[in-house]
Amino acid sequence: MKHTAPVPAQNLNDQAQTRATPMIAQYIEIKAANADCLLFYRMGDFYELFFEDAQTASRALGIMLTKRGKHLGEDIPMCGVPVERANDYLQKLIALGHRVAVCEQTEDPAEAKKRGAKSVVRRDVVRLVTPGTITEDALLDPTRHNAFLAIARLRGEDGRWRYGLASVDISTGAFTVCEREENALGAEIARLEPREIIAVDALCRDPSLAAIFEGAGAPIAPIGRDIGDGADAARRLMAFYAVATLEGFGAFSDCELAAAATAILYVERTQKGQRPALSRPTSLRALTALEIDAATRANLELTRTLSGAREGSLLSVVDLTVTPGGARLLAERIAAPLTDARLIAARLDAVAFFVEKPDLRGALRAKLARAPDLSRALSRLSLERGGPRDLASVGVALDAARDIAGLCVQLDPPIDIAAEAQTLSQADIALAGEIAAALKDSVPLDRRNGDFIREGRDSELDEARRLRDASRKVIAELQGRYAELTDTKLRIKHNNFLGFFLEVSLANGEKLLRPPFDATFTHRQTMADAMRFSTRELVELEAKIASAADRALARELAIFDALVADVCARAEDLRRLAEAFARLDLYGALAEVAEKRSWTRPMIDASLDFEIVGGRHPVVEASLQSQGKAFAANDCDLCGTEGGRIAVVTGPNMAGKSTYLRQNALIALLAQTGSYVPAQSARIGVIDRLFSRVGASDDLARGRSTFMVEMVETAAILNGASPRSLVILDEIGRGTATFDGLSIAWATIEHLHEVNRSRAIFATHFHELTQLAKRLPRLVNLTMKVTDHAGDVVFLHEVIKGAADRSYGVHVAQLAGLPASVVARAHAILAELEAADRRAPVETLIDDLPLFARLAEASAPKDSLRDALQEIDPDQMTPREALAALYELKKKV
Ligand SMILES: Nc1ncnc2c1ncn2[C@@H]1O[C@H](COP(=O)(O)OP(=O)(O)OP(=O)(O)O)[C@@H](O)[C@H]1O
Repeated sequence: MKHTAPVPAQNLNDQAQTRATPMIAQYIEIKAANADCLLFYRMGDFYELFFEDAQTASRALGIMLTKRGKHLGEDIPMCGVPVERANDYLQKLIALGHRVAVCEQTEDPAEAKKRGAKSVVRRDVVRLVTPGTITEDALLDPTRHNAFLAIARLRGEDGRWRYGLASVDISTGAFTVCEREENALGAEIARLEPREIIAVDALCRDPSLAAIFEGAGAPIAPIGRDIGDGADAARRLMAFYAVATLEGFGAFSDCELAAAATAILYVERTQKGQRPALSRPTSLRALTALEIDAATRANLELTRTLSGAREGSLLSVVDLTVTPGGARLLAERIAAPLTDARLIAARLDAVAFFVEKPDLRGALRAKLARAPDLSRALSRLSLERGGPRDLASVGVALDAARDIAGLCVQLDPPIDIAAEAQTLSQADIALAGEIAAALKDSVPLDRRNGDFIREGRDSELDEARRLRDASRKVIAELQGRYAELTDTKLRIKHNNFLGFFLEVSLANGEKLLRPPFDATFTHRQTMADAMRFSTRELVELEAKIASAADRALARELAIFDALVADVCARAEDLRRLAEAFARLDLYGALAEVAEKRSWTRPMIDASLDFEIVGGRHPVVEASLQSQGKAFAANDCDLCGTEGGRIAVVTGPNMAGKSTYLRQNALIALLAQTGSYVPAQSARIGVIDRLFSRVGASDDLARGRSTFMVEMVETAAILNGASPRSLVILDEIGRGTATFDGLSIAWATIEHLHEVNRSRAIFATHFHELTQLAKRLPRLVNLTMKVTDHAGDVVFLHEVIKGAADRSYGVHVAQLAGLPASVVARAHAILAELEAADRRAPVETLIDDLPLFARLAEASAPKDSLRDALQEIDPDQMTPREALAALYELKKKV
């Protein structure tokens, strides 16, 4: 959790008015109101930071710390960043988890002067820049959503806490809400990957949630007060959307409403009166997603590898999208695969359409690749942060929409694609025309300096520009005239301080100071090697140019604002276009992957089957392919009656067990995302939860050892998996003593088989576990094929039925370069241990141990006290006997 250290503002505040300079007093007051942010205080062309903020920022940004004046007898530390480059610095600070309050001058310094020589220019915070609320392209990753998450908590009727989660991406306008119980909170936060979490103080500080918040890896921003009751929350939403009722928004639970209102509060607080074009909140209840807990999500490296990189994740292999919106949608869908077979089939139909029509797909992708990031441009425009390029983007997108709609309807598309085409065909071409007629072909990013409106669009603008340019020409002519007149070398230059001026050498300057030239030329400045003069003509021209330029800029901005208002009035329609682009891009990209990597369409049904033929690991295969190596495809059949099968995979180290486990989980996940899968064929009964326990890593930050992490994750699986779940377990129990580990692994398999009945794959080095197949009917033993030719071991990566006879661990150790003496010694010890094992094999255990079910009954706690009480018949006892019985009972306790 990162909080910006506050300036000692509170204690300074009282004395501020009397002792501080007026400017520092103003600073302290504004800082006190934004204590949890670094304050960027605008002074001319710089944002300055003072006191502790200056120290923090100079360290974080590597910029020089200086000082400015004194406060209470101490130097005031200061550092500054130029306004022009503020975005670069903001990016760094945001990435470090800081929040920044941007404080601008809200009046002209000349106005302030009118109030008195010592009065300070009015300033106000116009925006809080925080990790979860940024909108600038320079600060954003185009392929990732950038959402903040507001969490609210209410007690349900059953007395249990319910959590409302509202995820808002201001940069695209996406707004979703959902409700979860505490045990699903971590998984949901992991799915949403927020850049910032917002909640009331009490929730942020709740120790029972500390681990969840820490696991989220996003800074937490506490908001001081509660959002109020349901009516308050509803009122806040209605006010934001300017509606009189929420009826049209769909049904929300109280929790969802509270979370949504908290999110709106945060938007208002950070955007300071600017209203982003947020879509209406949608509840995710209707769309049930495959549950994947945070550990599984991380272990399977869905959107990021365990080390945090995108490269090497499932997403990096699947993502062939050509638009940022498509890339964001793909990441979102991979993070939340569906559980409704019909919806999955509809998505697959759309992908199939583009698989079957490669020409259309190519044409579509070429057009999409040129379409701009409409949602982000739109959001900046709605926040008055947009520039001419954002406006141009809207025009280009509108044109592209019609084109793409035309492409799609040609060839009898499936329902989903037809719907997208219908949306796109309604693009407002008139608006596109207006934008194209107004903007130059090439426009600047920023509107500040003008020069983006086409000539001929506005006569007043053209006139002002003509005047400005004509005066500039006159100045160029003046230079020649003055040079001739004085017979000296001179140049006309411009700066903000003097405006236009003449510059001559010192010697020539002396000449101009004397008659007759001093009547025309007024001395302004003497430099080390030059003198500067102005003339009446220059001053007049300066004023003319400035006023013409001002007028031109004002006209340009007025035209821009009018167009932006038109765009914002159509924000809803434009957002729908952006979403249609993203979905079409997604389907096209998934079709591209399917063809490029020879993936097939999976069959998803309501059964509890799981049958993969020729499955491959998408990421390992891609990496082997790039090295010119082939991936060995493998089948996986977990279909069973009265529960799923458990495949126990044994085999040497490095033979491909982990790869096999993960590939089957990833195939299931891709299938339910609505993607083709890396297999010859795949038939999967919809999976409701995906559990995994793969790869062990310490979680020292949370005070858990490797083994503890492993056990916590295993406990979650055994307590939560159902026959609809898919469970992937890799080497349970390896982090402890052999017998403890074996016993835990053994009991875990029995529990999965008897109680959870899930489809499961279990990789292990405990070969003893293969004996369980004798007793558990739905357990199959699989092993990795190895050829051992004259001591030369070759891993074929092929999964076959059966059990491995040995681990080849010592062999792998040798490959890894352990000293020969250690390898030889290990061989000798291994031979001894194997001989001992043959004398007392674990197989005998299988016959001696009672069955799991009977064991469960037998292990119910005995209650001798209850038995003794049962035997007592008070009606038949004398008082003395009763007293004796009481003593007896007490003794038993
Ligand atoms: N089906 C396959 N086809 C080709 N190469 C494979 C295949 N499966 C795995 N490999 C290669 O073998 C390497 C080791 O695989 P993996 O990590 O799955 O082995 P493992 O049996 O789990 O090993 P350990 O028991 O040591 O954890 C992989 O990095 C990959 O390069």
